[in-house]
Amino acid sequence: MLVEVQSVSKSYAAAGKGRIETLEGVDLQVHEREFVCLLGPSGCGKSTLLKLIAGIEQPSAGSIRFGGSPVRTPSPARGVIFQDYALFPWLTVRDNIRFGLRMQGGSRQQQRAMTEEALERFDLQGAGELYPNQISGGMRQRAAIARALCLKPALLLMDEPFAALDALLRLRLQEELVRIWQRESSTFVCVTHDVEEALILADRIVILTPRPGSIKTIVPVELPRPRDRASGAFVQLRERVLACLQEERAEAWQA
Ligand SMILES: Nc1ncnc2c1ncn2[C@@H]1O[C@H](COP(=O)(O)OP(=O)(O)OP(=O)(O)O)[C@@H](O)[C@H]1O
Repeated sequence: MLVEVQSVSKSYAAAGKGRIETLEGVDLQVHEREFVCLLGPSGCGKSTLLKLIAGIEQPSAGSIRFGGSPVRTPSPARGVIFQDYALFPWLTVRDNIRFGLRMQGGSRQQQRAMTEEALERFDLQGAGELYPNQISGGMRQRAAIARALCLKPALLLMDEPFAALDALLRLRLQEELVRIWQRESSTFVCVTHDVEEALILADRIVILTPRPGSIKTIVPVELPRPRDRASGAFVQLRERVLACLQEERAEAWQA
């Protein structure tokens, strides 16, 4: 087991309102080489759960283990990509990738070779000397993924990585992300609020309830990859996941 989230709750202090319960009693296990998507209504605590697994935040109750050890701080073994690309705007694409490698140590020659390899592997050869604002959104996101993955993290955590992209590019990058995950034999956990995106990407979709978020259900997606959005099985599963989310919304409105 790579990640074990046990009875995790998280609350935040809210000005004048005591505390906001964000997550309550979350139990989740992520297996090595799995692709898991966290899906749920806005504000249910998806990003919070991701930050807890990353070690950026600490749970108010419960525990999180990674590779058997408690998670207390961020670690290069757990890469994180947020939706705003996580690239330094003042560095070129090549220097952005090299920055992470420099933090990790190793000889200059090694760093240079790994940077060039990452540029090639992620189809960014022509973009090495360009700054993030000089390349397209899709390339920026590929560069962010390249930067995170060249550190060889055992786990890659992504928070709505394609939210800022147009619909067509989003579809292309979803498929590319699946190929990257297959090629890198890594473990990916991705937050999304897009049901189709979760169905294209995930081995399992973890559906959270509205705040305070807890796990409503986990839907295994046992469809062959690359997935066909028009297939009967895909459409059926999409209906099932949507129905589950709508049920949640109806309950939240009645409450
Ligand atoms: N650092 C913080 N301090 C106070 N409250 C916070 C903090 N981080 C998150 N929250 C609150 O916790 C709740 C859950 O936030 P979170 O961003 O985890 O949800 P989410 O499911 O990712 O939402 P979305 O889909 O809209 O991005 C929200 O009500 C948010 O205001």
